[in-house]
Amino acid sequence: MQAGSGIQVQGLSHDIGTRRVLRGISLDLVQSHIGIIGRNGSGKSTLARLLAGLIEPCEGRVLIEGVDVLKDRRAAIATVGILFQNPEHQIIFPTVAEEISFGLRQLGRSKAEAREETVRTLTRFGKEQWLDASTEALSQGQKHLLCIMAVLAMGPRWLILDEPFAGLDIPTRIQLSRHLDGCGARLLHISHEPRDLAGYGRICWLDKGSIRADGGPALLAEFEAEMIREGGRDDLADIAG
Ligand SMILES: Nc1ncnc2c1ncn2[C@@H]1O[C@H](COP(=O)(O)OP(=O)(O)OP(=O)(O)O)[C@@H](O)[C@H]1O
Repeated sequence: MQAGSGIQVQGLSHDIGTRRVLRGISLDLVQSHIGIIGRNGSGKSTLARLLAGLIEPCEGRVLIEGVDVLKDRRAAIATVGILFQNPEHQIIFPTVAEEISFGLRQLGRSKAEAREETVRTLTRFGKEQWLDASTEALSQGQKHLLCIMAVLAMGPRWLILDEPFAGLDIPTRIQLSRHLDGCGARLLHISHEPRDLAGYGRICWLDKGSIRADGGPALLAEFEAEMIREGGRDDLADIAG
């Protein structure tokens, strides 16, 4: 692994209002499939946004392939893509072509180049008939696929996945996983669901804003056992933090 490759998280802390939601996170991530697991409210989505450079941390920084994701936005959008849990939060344009072209234009492609790359991307996924389709008319699973295509069209080396399969049925989940596994980007997948991270080589367990454990796939069973123990209690205080 060459210097400056992978994801370096250096002393990351973040407050929302007066509350510290992430504290002192440092990670050196170089595997091709990295899972961040944690229960509701542990800070996963906040971490995903910080990793993608969408919000500024109160302390620390994130480097991806040597790019400071906050300071060098142009390089960051060429290096890392993010997929959110809810495609409605990602899709902003009325047609599929506009949605996919937008990111390419942000990378500096001309209108014609962006259109060509959009067609190429749709063809790669067997969806060339979607070019001028209305984004509103797509089903939930189709909207997820559109978000995946829009992000992958930009050729990122890393993809950050913030629970992208929540609420999807099993066939859709399997189909989308296949697209992601074969996309060529390294995956950092954030989830509360151990089965989403099956086969991932590195697992980091986020608990109340800190890394509680960091290791291999065996951590998933440990996490699940702990979640079942916590579910056996009647106290829901942890849900609200
Ligand atoms: N806009 C906000 N205002 C106030 N508190 C917030 C806000 N966004 C997040 N929080 C709090 O920050 C903490 C971390 O939230 P975050 O969404 O990052 O957790 P999460 O692990 O992704 O949760 P979930 O699995 O439920 O989506 C939670 O306690 C949450 O209540």
